[in-house]
This record gives sequence, C-alpha cells and structure tokens, in this order.
Amino acid sequence: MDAGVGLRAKPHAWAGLGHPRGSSTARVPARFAAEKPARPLGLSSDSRSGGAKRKVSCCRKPAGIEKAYYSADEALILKQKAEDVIPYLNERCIYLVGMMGSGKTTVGKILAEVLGYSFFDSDKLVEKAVGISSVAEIFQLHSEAFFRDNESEVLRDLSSMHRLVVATGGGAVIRPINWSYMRKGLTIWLDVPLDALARRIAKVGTASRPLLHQESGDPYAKVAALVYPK
Ligand SMILES: Nc1ncnc2c1ncn2[C@@H]1O[C@H](COP(=O)(O)OP(=O)(O)OP(=O)(O)O)[C@@H](O)[C@H]1O
Ligand SMILES: O=C(O)C1=C[C@@H](O)[C@@H](O)[C@H](O)C1
Repeated sequence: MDAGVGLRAKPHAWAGLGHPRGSSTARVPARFAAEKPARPLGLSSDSRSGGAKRKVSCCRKPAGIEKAYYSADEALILKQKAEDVIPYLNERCIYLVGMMGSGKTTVGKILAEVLGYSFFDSDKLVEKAVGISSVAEIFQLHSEAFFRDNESEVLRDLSSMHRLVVATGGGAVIRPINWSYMRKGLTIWLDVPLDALARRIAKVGTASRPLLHQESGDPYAKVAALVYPK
C-alpha cells in the first residue's frame, strides 16, 4: 500500500439522502452490458449511519481484480464503510471521482461487490460507444473535446439508472454538465496525495495517458499542474 486513500463524499451529494427513488433493479442498456454483474455479499443487518466525510484505506483483492493492494483489515474497513451507507443509498448510483490512478477502478469494483451494485468504468463505455479501444487513441484520432462530449453522453445515460458504481474519467469533473448528472447519485472523491499518484502512474508509464504523455515535460509536474491548477 503506498498511501491511504481518502474517500470524501461531496456534501451536495449527501444533501438528499433518505429520499427513496426508483426501482430496485439497475436497467442497463445493451451498450452498457459488458461489465461484471452485481454479486451481493452477505452483509450484516446492523448498519450504522455515516457522516459526510469518510476516510478509507483500501483495498483487498476480490475475485477478478488484478494487481490490487489489500489486507484483511483494509477489506474490513471498506466493507464496514459500505455497510454504513447502504441505508442512505436508496439504490442510487455511486460515482467515484479522482485523479488518474487514484484507485477509482480498484475501489469501485470492491464497493460494487459489497453493495451488490454493478460496476462501470465510464472511460470503457466511451471507448465502446465510439468504437476505439483506448482513451489515448480517441484523444489522438479526434480530440479531448470529442472524448469529453461522449463522456457526458455516457454519464447522462448512466444517471437514469440505479444500483451502479461508476468509475468516472479523471477529467470528468471539469465539465459542469457532468455534475448535473452525477448529482442524482452519491459522488465520492478519492483524494490521493500527489506523491502516491505519481508513483502509481510511473509504475505503469504514461504511454496510455494522453494528458501526461507528450514529447517533453516532466509527468510529475504535469500531474501536479492538474491536481493544483494555477
Ligand atoms: N490504495 C491503493 N494503494 C496502492 N495502489 C493502489 C491503490 N488503489 C489502486 N492502486 C493501484 O494504482 C493503480 C491505479 O488504480 P486504478 O486503475 O484503480 O485507478 P483509477 O483511478 O481507476 O485510474 P484511471 O482513472 O487512470 O483509470 C493500479 O495499478 C492500482 O493497482
Ligand atoms: O488516461 C488518461 O490520461 C485520461 C483518461 C480519462 O479518464 C480522462 O478523463 C482523463 O482526463 C485522461
């Protein structure tokens, strides 16, 4: 584990907790149907209420998740935190936001499994929608704006569903329209220190990261500029 991961629920997303909404099943259009189906774990019934700020060090390694970092204690903490929010979710979607490499996919798959939700990665849905197999290629063949337009459409479509955990793209937060979609669910920010992000990104390289992989410039400085814009 290279760092703790802070999971902070956005205050606005908590504001409407307690208002039931919609059906009990996630209806997933065919173009969204590729991800692993939800598989509920046996959760205890004495769920406790939670506050608006949650701090979780994760992760364990559930079946199917490769290269995840986990320990029994961390698995328990994440499971307990997930149990805490169940009474307040009312089947609403959870959107994980955070920088590239902050752990949205890793944490999202675990959360989905614990909650019995389905997991989606919005980058993957955009790739599928435009028929191009990587975000880097979409940026290259089209543009970032084209990618963002498609990302907004994907988030709009997802926002009409229930019982989903969505790992959003690192840049999804920059478009206000995306917040109008994510606001329908619970938004959680994975707040990871810059050093840890840089280490994780360096481990796999920047070739698949269009915003970091340019001819010149230090990727660390680029991540820093994205995390702390002037
Ligand atoms: N808590 C953690 N501690 C250490 N490493 C982690 C942790 N969570 C995730 N990682 C590692 O960091 C890398 C990025 O994780 P992950 O793909 O889940 O992030 P992401 O936010 O979905 O990234 P992206 O938005 O770029 O797709 C992976 O190699 C993953 O194994
Ligand atoms: O891998 C990348 O470099 C990126 C992927 C997407 O999540 C984008 O949202 C992000 O801005 C850039």
